[in-house]
Amino acid sequence: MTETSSDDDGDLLPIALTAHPDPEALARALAAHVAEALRRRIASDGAASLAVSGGRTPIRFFEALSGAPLDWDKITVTLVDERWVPETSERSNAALVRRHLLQGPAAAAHFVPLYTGDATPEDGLEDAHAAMAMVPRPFAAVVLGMGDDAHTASFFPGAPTLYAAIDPRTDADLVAVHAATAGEPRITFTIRPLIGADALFLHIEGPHKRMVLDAAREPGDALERPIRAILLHSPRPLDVLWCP
Ligand SMILES: O=C(O)[C@H](O)[C@@H](O)[C@H](O)[C@H](O)COP(=O)(O)O
Repeated sequence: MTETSSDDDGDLLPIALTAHPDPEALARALAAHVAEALRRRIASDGAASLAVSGGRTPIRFFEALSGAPLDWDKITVTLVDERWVPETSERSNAALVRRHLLQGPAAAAHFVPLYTGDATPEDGLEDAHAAMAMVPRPFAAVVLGMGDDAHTASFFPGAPTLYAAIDPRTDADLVAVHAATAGEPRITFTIRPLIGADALFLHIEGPHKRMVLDAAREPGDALERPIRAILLHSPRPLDVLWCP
């Protein structure tokens, strides 16, 4: 059972929210939507790309998607953002994707990581941009997560590069991020390539994240609640998949 709502009343930024009974049903529904977006792009272009987030929430979704009957050898997977750590670190989003998504049928997908092995994300930017030039664009699907501080991707409040990251006029596809709350330096896609995806999803669980999202929909500063930048600039109301 899902409940769907889309409200654009008052000053609240609109979203298209689908509520699911539990994390497992949520993950399955998201996997079905993403698979559909990938199929559509493969049908028109012969290839498709998917950018996913790290963190804890996506694991069930990765496992649901990995078994989907797709032409995985025509699919390129990359990350929305990455912590600047090698894949041997348990903080590595690339390692998470390899462990939970690139398994079974999905093992045939191409994976293009953001981490380059350079000492800093600034040092790695040029090579990371070159690697991303191999990824078909626009993305067929982008799946975002959100933190309790309303960050999404690595758009962290207080990061000196946040303004550039959330400004759709920024030319660069990627920026380096340093923020006290981020744990380690990071690299992130900037907003324009993310909102340019054929299908853009926000995957969140629990009442607290729902409250954080609703607060970001109220008039306010996107530098303080960065998910607001996605809500503001997305060409369609953001597709939010949520469970209590
Ligand atoms: O690498 C990362 O940390 C992310 O891509 C980040 O934006 C994540 O999506 C949120 O922090 C939510 O993380 P959780 O799912 O762990 O709550």
